[in-house]
Amino acid sequence: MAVRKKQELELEISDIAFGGKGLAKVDGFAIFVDQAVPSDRVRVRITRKKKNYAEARIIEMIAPSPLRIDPPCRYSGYCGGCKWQFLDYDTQLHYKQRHVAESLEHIGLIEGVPVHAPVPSEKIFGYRNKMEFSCSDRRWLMPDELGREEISMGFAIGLHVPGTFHKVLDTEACLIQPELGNAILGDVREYIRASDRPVYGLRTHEGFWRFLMLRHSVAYDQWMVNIITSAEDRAAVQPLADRLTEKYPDIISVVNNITARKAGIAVGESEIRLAGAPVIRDKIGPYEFEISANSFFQTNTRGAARLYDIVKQYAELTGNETVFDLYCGTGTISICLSDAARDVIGIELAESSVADARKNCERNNISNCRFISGDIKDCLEGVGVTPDVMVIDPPRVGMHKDVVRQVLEIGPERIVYVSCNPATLARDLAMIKDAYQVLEVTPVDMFPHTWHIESVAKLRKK
Ligand SMILES: C[S@@+](CC[C@H](N)C(=O)[O-])C[C@H]1O[C@@H](n2cnc3c(N)ncnc32)[C@H](O)[C@@H]1O
Repeated sequence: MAVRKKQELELEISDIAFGGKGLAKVDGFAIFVDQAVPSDRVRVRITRKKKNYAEARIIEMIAPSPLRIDPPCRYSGYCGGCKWQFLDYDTQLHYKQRHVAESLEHIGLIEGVPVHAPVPSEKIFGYRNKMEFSCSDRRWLMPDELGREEISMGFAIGLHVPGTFHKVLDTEACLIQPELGNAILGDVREYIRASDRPVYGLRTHEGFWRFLMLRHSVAYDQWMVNIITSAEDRAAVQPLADRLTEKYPDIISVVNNITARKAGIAVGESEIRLAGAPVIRDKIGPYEFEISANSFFQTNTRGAARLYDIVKQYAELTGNETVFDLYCGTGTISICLSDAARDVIGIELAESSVADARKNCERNNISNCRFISGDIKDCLEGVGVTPDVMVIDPPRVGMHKDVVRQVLEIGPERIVYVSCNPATLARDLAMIKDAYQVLEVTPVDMFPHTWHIESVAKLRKK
């Protein structure tokens, strides 16, 4: 049967594909269905038709899968934050593990590698230490909000509808941040709505209030509030900072980032401190890290500790090794390995992260880590030291092929590859598998209710 765009079909979902979409086959032709799970019986409309596959969205749920649960969040299915809340957590982990294993087999053509059950997130709600809520002059209405006259369409502060830049829900509460974050969000909403300065229009690029970013320190249960505006106007933002710090003693930092850029990124070209400290501090294991509004820090603090424990275990350090930490960010892995290695050399592109890494070493009295700022493909060969172990934690796109070549030339005894993308993990391991045996892989779940999964692979030189 030929599948056409806009066609309506009744389907039985047989599997979950990469990206978290349900998969159904019609005479062998693949149809990816948004928000569907295996064993759902659904009526769908085809939204996109390509040569080898089509995409569809559900227009009627005929018989829901027994895998479905009632999601605790009212925005589930509409909010881009969590796409899998309607699957119970064990099922999410099952599909994440399978996805890593299948990527290795199908993309990397690497067979027989044990892929362990994922290390679960200690908390599956309230786990995110950083949230970004967008302001908008257009509110995206939930089905139960349609037609209610008391609801103003011209204001929203919240999370985006999946894959959109301009559709913002007026999110009352987000369950993946700690509870106090929702109280703060409520106060900020009330203040902005009553303010005489307009919210930012995501299409017009006019307006003042742009984003609210909240950061939480797990170790000290303290908060940073970062208000992002399109212009500097202290009189408009200071009363909000005063009100928040007076009401919530756990808010120890309020800053105002100012950005005139059109891009929807909550990073300012300048920053004003409105109340308290310019940073918050958090801990991973015994180490303390200073986090400013724009620093990179893993968003699931407890998950990061588990991830780094596995990195340390796979590195098999005895105290005599030189370790390279490639793509080291703010040096968190280097620092967590520092007590078990002779020395650690981190390489990172973002200069501000390297500066943070150096400060974090000082803060923790660590003297055996050093950091090089630059593009790894340009500076790896020039380090002039041969490492015993390389930890490689690249961004989603994986390693540049010049980096792969240099890693093979340097040839450390052991490699620990940390990845947030099973597809590029498999591709990169395939490029080094003639020289390195992949011994085992442990997925670590840092992002419950999403299909994202981190993995740590242990490799030994053949
Ligand atoms: C997944 S993060 C790793 C962060 C760190 N290992 C951690 O656990 O916090 C990837 C890092 O690679 C850096 N990066 C991206 N491309 C790079 C390149 N070509 N050379 C060096 N660093 C790069 C990014 O700035 C980012 O900090």
